[in-house]
Amino acid sequence: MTSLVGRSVVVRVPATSANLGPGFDTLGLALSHYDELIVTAVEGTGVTIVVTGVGAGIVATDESNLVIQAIQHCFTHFAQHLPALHVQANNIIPHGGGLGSSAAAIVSGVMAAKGLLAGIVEMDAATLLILATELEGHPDNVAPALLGGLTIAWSTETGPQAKKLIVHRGVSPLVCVPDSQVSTAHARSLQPETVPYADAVYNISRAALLIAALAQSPELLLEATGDRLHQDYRAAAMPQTTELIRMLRSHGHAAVVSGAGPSVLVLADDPARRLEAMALVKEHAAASWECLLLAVDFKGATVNEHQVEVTA
Ligand SMILES: Nc1ncnc2c1ncn2[C@@H]1O[C@H](COP(=O)(O)OP(=O)(O)OP(=O)(O)O)[C@@H](O)[C@H]1O
Ligand SMILES: N[C@@H](CCO)C(=O)O
Repeated sequence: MTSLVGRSVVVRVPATSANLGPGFDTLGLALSHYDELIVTAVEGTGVTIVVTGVGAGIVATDESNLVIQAIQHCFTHFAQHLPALHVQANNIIPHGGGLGSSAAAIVSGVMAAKGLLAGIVEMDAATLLILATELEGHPDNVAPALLGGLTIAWSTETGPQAKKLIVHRGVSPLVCVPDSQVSTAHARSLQPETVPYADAVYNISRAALLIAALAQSPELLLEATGDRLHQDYRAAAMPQTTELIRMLRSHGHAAVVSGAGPSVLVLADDPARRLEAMALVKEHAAASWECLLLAVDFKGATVNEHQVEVTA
């Protein structure tokens, strides 16, 4: 068996915003805001994890860490022995904020496994999506985190699939992050078992229109981001988010809950309109919001060999 000791990889994974209004559990967008991870196979046993930035002192630093679980999941899938690991995680994606932090952690682990096992096991794009979705539960964040751009994800009997699309260059995302969290598990518990037929039809029409708006007609974004399948059911868990979206939409801005919230995503149709939206947030919103002017990430997650520094 090939020893992995000494192999070291650096992984970069974008934040993602899922749902985009009508595309519940289906649409996702990769954003230029990245967690970075260095994973090194070392002598000995177990894992050591150093976290800086978001989650430092909070997330687990043993085998129960989500990144480690994802690496272990891949090694188990390919019947490979997991070596002792040293992990350095530098995080900026907020946790429980609706920007795909759990998907980023899982994709970080899956990409690290791909890099560590290079030349031993080849992990293609379809396999990466399957392994990551098995841990995340739904593919709408892991697909754009892996592929970049705008993704349409769907599930089949053989597993998740995704189609990547290029976004019109006028589309200018603004993300407003509050100083609060909503766990995805809690948000999902607020969803009803069934929805009215008319609401399903409403979302189908808006989701279809949203693909056209994001790819070629950004002027349709306000109309195309309407939703009746999830945001209202979850509103009580994030009243400030609901209020900010109502205010921005009343001024003509395509604002939606980012993922399971509580962050707000504004899909402006050009950079000037995005600044108008940010000014409204600063001037009128009751709560304090961190405003992130982001680009669409077109590359998705990357993994590269990490050159370990040798000291004399
Ligand atoms: N980099 C990380 N390292 C370890 N654990 C993480 C990391 N990022 C997220 N997590 C775990 O995932 C949890 C957040 O996941 P959750 O699905 O609730 O929200 P989210 O992914 O930030 O938002 P959304 O799914 O709505 O986009 C954190 O509380 C933490 O337990
Ligand atoms: N589609 C998911 C995204 C958050 O993980 C949800 O809204 O629950």
